Amino acid sequence: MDLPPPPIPDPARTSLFLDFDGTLVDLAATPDGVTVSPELGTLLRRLGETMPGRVAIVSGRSVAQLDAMLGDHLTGIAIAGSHGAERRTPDEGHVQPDRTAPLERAVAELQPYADANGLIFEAKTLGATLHYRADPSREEAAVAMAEEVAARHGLHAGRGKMMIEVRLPGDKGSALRTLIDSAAMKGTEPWFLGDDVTDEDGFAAAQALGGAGILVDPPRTTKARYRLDDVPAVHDWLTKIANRATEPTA
Ligand SMILES: O=P(O)(O)OC[C@H]1O[C@H](O[C@H]2O[C@H](CO)[C@@H](O)[C@H](O)[C@H]2O)[C@H](O)[C@@H](O)[C@@H]1O
Repeated sequence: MDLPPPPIPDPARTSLFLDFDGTLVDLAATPDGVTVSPELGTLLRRLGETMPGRVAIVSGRSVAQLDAMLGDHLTGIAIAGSHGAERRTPDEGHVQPDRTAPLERAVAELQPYADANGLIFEAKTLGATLHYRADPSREEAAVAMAEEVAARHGLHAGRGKMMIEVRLPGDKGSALRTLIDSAAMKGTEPWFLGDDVTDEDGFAAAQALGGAGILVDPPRTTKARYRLDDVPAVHDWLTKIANRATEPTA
């Protein structure tokens, strides 16, 4: 059964948790291939201004990657990067664990494997990703390799769309539960938007705290309560929230 589209929540009582790839920007063939349109930049700046401290990007990307792609558009917006293993908030600044020796050893094994097997290797602050979007027949072997390396080095292996990552632990539900305690978000309803399996923890956490999860994908089994078709539908919904936030009160 399909899920209904989400209503427009009251921006004064809501915090927004936004996945990046597949939710704010369309998926691309390569990690570096995504496009941040000027319209998305303007929308994020409006949300940061009208809901100060109550908008967060919660992504598998690192904070450094999001900074490189979004730059000044992130003013007033909190970030949970690396699937929640690092965060940057107005309250705390940038909280980030150190890279560990096991992580360095795992990365040193994964990069040559990717190069030798036609995979895109993505180096990240707190992990590394093997991408098989260009050749999905590589999936089974890449997943087996990454899971074995992660287990041997005591790291986390996590799957996403056409990729597997080896990284320090973190999940988007824990990230939401930490961010919602910030001064600006405390007492608000968390709404979490995402397209991938890693977003399911965010949907569950949002709903357990009285908010909602919104799947951005075709209908599938999900913990989310609402669904939007695609990235343009997300931009449209967020624009309506920003408009509501600037409506004169009666
Ligand atoms: O949590 P997210 O913000 O959705 O980040 C999850 C991963 O997104 C990126 O990979 C995905 O997008 C790529 C570009 O569109 C695409 O080529 C790939 O197939 C997708 O899995 C990113 O590269 C990863 O580091 C993120 O963990």
